[in-house]
Amino acid sequence: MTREEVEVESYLSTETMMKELQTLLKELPYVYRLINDNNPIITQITADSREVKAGALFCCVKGYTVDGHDFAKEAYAQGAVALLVEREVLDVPIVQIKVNDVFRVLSFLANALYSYPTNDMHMIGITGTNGKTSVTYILEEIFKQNQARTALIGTIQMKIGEKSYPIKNTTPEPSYLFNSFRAMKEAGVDHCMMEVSSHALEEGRIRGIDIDIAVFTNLTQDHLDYHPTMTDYRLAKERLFQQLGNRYDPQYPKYAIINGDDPYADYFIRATSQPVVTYGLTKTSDLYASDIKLSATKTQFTLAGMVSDVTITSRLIGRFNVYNMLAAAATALKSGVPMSDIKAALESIPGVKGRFQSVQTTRDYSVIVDYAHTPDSLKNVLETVQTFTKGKIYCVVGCGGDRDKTKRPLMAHVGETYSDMTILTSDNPRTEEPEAIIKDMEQGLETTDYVIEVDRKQAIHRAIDLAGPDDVILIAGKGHETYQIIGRETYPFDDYQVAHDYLEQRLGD
Ligand SMILES: CC(=O)N[C@H]1[C@@H](OP(=O)(O)OP(=O)(O)OC[C@H]2O[C@@H](n3ccc(=O)[nH]c3=O)[C@H](O)[C@@H]2O)O[C@H](CO)[C@@H](O)[C@@H]1O[C@H](C)C(=O)N[C@@H](C)C(=O)N[C@H](CCC(=O)O)C(=O)O
Ligand SMILES: Nc1ncnc2c1ncn2[C@@H]1O[C@H](COP(=O)(O)OP(=O)(O)OP(=O)(O)O)[C@@H](O)[C@H]1O
Ligand SMILES: N[C@H](CCC[C@H](N)C(=O)O)C(=O)O
Ligand SMILES: [Mg+2]
Repeated sequence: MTREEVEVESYLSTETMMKELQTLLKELPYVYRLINDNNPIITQITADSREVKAGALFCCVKGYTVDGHDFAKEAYAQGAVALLVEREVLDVPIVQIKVNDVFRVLSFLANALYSYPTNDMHMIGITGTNGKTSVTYILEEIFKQNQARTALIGTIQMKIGEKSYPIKNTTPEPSYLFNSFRAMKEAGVDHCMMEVSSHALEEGRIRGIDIDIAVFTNLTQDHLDYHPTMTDYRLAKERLFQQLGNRYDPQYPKYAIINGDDPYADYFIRATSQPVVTYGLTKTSDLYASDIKLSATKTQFTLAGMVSDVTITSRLIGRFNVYNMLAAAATALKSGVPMSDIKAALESIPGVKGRFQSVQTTRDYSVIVDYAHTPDSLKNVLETVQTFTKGKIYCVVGCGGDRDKTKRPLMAHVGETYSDMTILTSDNPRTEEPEAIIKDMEQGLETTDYVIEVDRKQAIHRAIDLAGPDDVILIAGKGHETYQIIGRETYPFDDYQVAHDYLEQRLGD
């Protein structure tokens, strides 16, 4: 089952929340009108009729594809005792709370039902085009080193302590989110790191979360299928920094941690009223890295600025990972973690699944699986590969269907510019024709010296066949994913496994 198709079977918290509707409404700072006035006990808040249990307040959300109001009857049949609506639903004889914006009120009520679970947790929200998942994992390692009880939410999974739960979106919708925060509190979690996608910010999925530290990694092109322009994309991301609020609390200050080297840094600095800490590769940033030494197996640099100089040797590869480590280190420092714990964690973290992950092989060339699925991340990763490759670089790359079309030629162009041979293939074509996606990619190519292999497995095999001593193969775009979506079907597929199995088979030859 895929991340996109995953059924999050039941909500994580099993504690029965019980609040009278009137109690919840008393806290609601929005204008509403009651239809079929009544005061049932609410035990669940959900916007998905398929999740409804007895005692639910079902929130009717107008989505991009369907209108939740059309599922109100189904929710009632399953035991919903109240509805949150934007228009009256006829023939459903339960109390209906009519408001102007269901989504906004839904996150407020979910927060109230679960007794504001994030107010006394250290909440870190990370946004940016690339690096969010990586930074959450680095932070998890640091806080664990500091004996904290951690949870993380993001692209790969929801993790509470050592337990892993499947996740549908990088940043889930509010009823699931607040229930999960409740589950975290039940598990004694005190530090939660969450990726905050621009979609989530645009759709208000994180409203009501008491974010303590907001982190900005970088902003480059992606998701222009969803956000009309780069400005809209940036403005969505800026909302995380506005959510830090205006009140300065000297005892528990909130912070914005910002990549000072990013061309958009000033926008994010101006978006917040809270103290800002910048990080980067020059002395102009509050925390900076110098003396960077990159290799295929380790990265070394000196952390300086707001701390006394300390040398870090990490297994996270590439200059972009220096940025990720800086973001995590600045966040941890402002969370009160001593430098000794930060150093220990940066030096012990083995890597993040599907991010610059080396396929274990005894061959004299190497295969790297990486989640680069934007022009900038592909460029960064290929530049990193260039720094240590003695032979040729083979880049296996495709682009996702039903996603930003304008990044396709750019990614192909990056492939041809920074590698010796680009093998264009399929990523998750979804409902688009795989060949048509590849045609879009070809528009960005200047030479004719490339290979097309629509079948991703064959493309990986082809790259391995072509590679010789000292060469490096980069398989980009799908990283940790264990599936491929073709049409509306999902098939098992794992870049790492495909490469590994073929290498094993060849070794056996
Ligand atoms: C474009 C987008 O953001 N879509 C999200 C949106 O879907 P939608 O508006 O189409 O929802 P819909 O299907 O019309 O349903 C409307 C309402 O009816 C309800 N419903 C629907 C069917 C039913 O039988 N019963 C029922 O009650 C739904 O639960 C929903 O509340 O609301 C859904 C429920 O919250 C999300 O799962 C869905 O994410 C889809 C799966 C998606 O692909 N989103 C991607 C683009 C996304 O959000 N990606 C970012 C990461 C991007 C990145 O940085 O890489 C992410 O945070 O994951
Ligand atoms: N700081 C960075 N700057 C540029 N590229 C990066 C950075 N960190 C990671 N990358 C590249 O981006 C890819 C995705 O990294 P990661 O999963 O951490 O990002 P993300 O922001 O969580 O992505 P998504 O939006 O898909 O959730 C990596 O595989 C790597 O190629
Ligand atoms: N969160 C991103 C992931 C893209 C990963 C890539 N493999 C693809 O399917 O396009 C998205 O949904 O746009
Ligand atoms: Mg991510």
